[in-house]
Amino acid sequence: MLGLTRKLIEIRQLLKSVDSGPGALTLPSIVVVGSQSSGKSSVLEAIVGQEFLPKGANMVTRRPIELTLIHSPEVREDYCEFPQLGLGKVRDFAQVRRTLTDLNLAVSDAECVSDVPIEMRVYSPNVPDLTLVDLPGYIQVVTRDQPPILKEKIAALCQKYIQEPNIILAVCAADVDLANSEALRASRKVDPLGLRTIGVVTKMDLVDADVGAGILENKSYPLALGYIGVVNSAKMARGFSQSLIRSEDAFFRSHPEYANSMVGASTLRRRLMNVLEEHMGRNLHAIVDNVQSELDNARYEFKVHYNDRSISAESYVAESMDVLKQRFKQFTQEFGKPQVREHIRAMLEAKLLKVCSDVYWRDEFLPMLPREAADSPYWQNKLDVAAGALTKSGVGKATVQLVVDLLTSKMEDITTAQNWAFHEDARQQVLQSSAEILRSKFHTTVDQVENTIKPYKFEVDCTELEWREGQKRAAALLEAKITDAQTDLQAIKTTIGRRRLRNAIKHLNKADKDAAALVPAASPAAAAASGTAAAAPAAAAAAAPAASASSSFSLSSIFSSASSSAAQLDEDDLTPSPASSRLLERARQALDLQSGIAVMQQRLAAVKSRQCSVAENKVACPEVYLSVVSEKLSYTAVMFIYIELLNEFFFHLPREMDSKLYYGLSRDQIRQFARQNPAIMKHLDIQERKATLELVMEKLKDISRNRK
Ligand SMILES: Nc1nc2c(ncn2[C@@H]2O[C@H](COP(=O)(O)OP(=O)(O)OP(=O)(O)O)[C@@H](O)[C@H]2O)c(=O)[nH]1
Repeated sequence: MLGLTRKLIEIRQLLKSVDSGPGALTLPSIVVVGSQSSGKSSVLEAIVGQEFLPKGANMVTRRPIELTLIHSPEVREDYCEFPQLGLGKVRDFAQVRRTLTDLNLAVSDAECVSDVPIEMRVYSPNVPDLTLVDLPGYIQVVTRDQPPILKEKIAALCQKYIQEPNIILAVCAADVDLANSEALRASRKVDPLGLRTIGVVTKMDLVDADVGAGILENKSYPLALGYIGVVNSAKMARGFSQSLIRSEDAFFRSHPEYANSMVGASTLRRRLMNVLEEHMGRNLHAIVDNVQSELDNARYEFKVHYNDRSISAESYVAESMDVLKQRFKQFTQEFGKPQVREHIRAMLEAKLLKVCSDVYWRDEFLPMLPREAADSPYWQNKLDVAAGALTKSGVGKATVQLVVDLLTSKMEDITTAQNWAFHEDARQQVLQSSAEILRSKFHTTVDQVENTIKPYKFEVDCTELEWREGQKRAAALLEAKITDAQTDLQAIKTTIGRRRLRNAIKHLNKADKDAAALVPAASPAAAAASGTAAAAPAAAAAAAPAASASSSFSLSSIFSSASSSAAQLDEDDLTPSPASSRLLERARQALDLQSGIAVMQQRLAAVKSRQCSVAENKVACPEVYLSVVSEKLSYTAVMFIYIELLNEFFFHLPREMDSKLYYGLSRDQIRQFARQNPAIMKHLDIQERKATLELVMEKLKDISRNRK
């Protein structure tokens, strides 16, 4: 039979990893119960042969300590492990005591005790194979600084542990009447005959030998497994283990009254081993039955839910990486030069429209442009200003930033694919790698783009074909912008109502006129003084009245969305109020849009005219010229962004992902990764549970075979 405990300890460790709930797969342990200061810790330490249990006045045992002793003849120096903490082998038992103290004191004074056990294993050539549970001591009398509930909580915790199939080690002090022993009282309720209760009487040195021998006779409170007397006084032995045993032996030898009693720590150890072994042997059938039924359940679940399909954490990680890489690859194929150019062109065209609006469309002399452009330094200068605004506006930085932003947001998108939402850490790692690559390439790419577009800052030549393409694009751009403005205008009309809008516009026009009457009209001389008229065309003064319609509008509405027009206006009148000021604001936007549309239609006609079909007339056709410039800029920018940034990014990122997230993960990390996905965790759990139970069953069958 010897060795059964050892084998069952192995099985216990296996079962711990699949435990399905309280008591379902419990193997017998020895639970140590006793009143406070009865000497529980001293008994346990005598069994282990090491001082390691927390001691102190402040009720230091607040959680059960599940102590597994593993007889290890090959071990030179005793050591301890805390499987829940992953501290590795702890050889310093003072450190073990500190760890246990910390773990116990982590339970707050308010909570008093916790039933979450501390797991601990001791490996030593001097320990027997045993599994013991140390519990907080029963409280006889609650002191003033202890909450009243504490007594019941401890009793309830002990009650849970003294149930079948555990063996109860009831520790009583020899100098306290057994009739007052809480431990015996509690154990008697669950084990009236004492078939699984061993009495341990401590402090035998504190009573006369005949009294002590009387207690051990097992008469007053008979237990089938009997009583064992021990002496664990620190006063008797300073050192531990052998010296303690020697002094304890000497004590009992010096009192012939104990000749026929079970006494001493060595006897206790042997007794515990035998009792546990026998008890486990008797319980083997029940254990086998329990494991078999759990195994049947696990097999059934595995069949029903997963059709017996096995998975592994490794394959899950590999699949997840493949999904990511696949999506990334698809993105690289879809994000070619034409697509990048589309984005950059859109950005530059938005800029182009803004430049046109700022430089040309607000100009009161704009209607003169087609006629006067040919030999006017004024319009020539404007074209240079407009082209410069486009080419000298940090195109390098803006375009590279645009592509970086696009890539960043695409990576956000890619990394939320399928199961990746479960793997936030890994996702962040991918995003970080991607950001790092982009950051490392950013400045060189910006410099490259800026360098290559430098010539365009001074001169842009174009072929006939390029001009005609520019003309088409400029017309399309204006048409789209006009449509947008018309949609916005329509939205305002719908929100406010045509009649109210008309009234409000009338009101505005009148207010404008009144305001104009108050301000003395700007004389051509004043305009000349301001410098603008210096280069203005000669016909400007004559054209002024005709141009005034367009000069008064602001194009801000065209470059801001009119979506806010959804704001409902509920006031009909125009007396000052927040509602009326909103109404006037919308009316002003409508006016601006109307004027803007008129100007853009005028320009659209010009762009489409015969005059604008040839590059020589570029001064008269700034929209076309700027479109040609912006196309050249975008073409050049894309070429270098592709070479310097995108190619590098597309090449390096998958490799980074592989090295960090695939080859770089330890077994534990792979397991952790897989278990972040609840569905996979469930699948793995049930699969592992089944495999472990099968292994346990094999081991149990082995034990049964050997016992026959
Ligand atoms: N004289 C004598 N003192 C003992 C003996 N065993 C324990 N003691 C002393 O009794 C006191 C309590 O012993 P512990 O082992 O801490 O008792 P405990 O039951 O673990 O106490 P709590 O953890 O407070 O519940 C300590 O001062 C020990 O030195 C013994 O056999 N003889």
